[in-house]
Amino acid sequence: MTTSTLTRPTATAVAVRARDVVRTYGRGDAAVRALDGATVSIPAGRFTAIMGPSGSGKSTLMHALAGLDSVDAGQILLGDTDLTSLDERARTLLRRDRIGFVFQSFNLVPTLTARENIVLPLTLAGRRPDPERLDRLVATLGLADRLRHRPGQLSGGQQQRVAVARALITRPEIVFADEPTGNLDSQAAEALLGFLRQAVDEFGQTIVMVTHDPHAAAYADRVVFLADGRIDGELDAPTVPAILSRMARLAAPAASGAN
Ligand SMILES: Nc1ncnc2c1ncn2[C@@H]1O[C@H](COP(=O)(O)OP(=O)(O)OP(=O)(O)O)[C@@H](O)[C@H]1O
Repeated sequence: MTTSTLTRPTATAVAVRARDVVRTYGRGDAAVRALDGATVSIPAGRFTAIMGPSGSGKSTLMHALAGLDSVDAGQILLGDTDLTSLDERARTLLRRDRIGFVFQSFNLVPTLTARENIVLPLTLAGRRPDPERLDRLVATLGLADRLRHRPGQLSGGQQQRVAVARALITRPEIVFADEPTGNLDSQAAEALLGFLRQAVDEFGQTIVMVTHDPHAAAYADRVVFLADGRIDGELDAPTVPAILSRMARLAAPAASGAN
């Protein structure tokens, strides 16, 4: 037994699942079926990447799984909670209490210091940070000497690490990251992906990341591929060559024979 208070969920536990989810944008001739019967299970305590061609529905799926958007049909289950049965206000509370987010554009509050940004989700919920958790996150992310700085005084990589600390501070059931390395140079991107990996391995965090980048996806335990609004396969223990080969097949389905 370790002294850690964090227990790793069993491999079979599911953090969130989508069942036959349909999401259509627009109406009539202009209607786009962004999700067309998407069914997927995201395991708890693992790092899952979502990939697929542009327009395949990755962002729409992530927004649906995170309760950021409603769906037209199907079910989204976060643990035992059916998000599709909740109204907007209940979904907002659920996001605040149970979900963390990291966006490509960092989304930090420019007038607050790094520390204030990190603890903001707790402040908004009227809670105080657990000092041990805060110290550990700040040390792990290399932000100890940047806590009094405002976002404008930080590099892109540092800003995104603040955003990761903010996403993790509440011990959310699941963290959704939408192209988190999209605005970072390759060195800062590698560092950030290393921290996400560490959050899964050391904190038992569940992370779902949408990305276009096979190198980023290779940090995940599993890649889920989307094509035309449906799940088109999964890859465990992904490597860059294996991801590239799957993506090439998704991009040119008519040219590839079966298998
Ligand atoms: N608000 C919207 N109104 C109309 N159509 C939309 C809207 N959002 C997305 N779509 C359409 O739904 C489909 C799926 O979009 P989505 O953004 O989920 O794809 P994606 O895989 O994340 O794409 P990308 O990799 O280019 O970001 C696309 O055809 C897109 O044009």
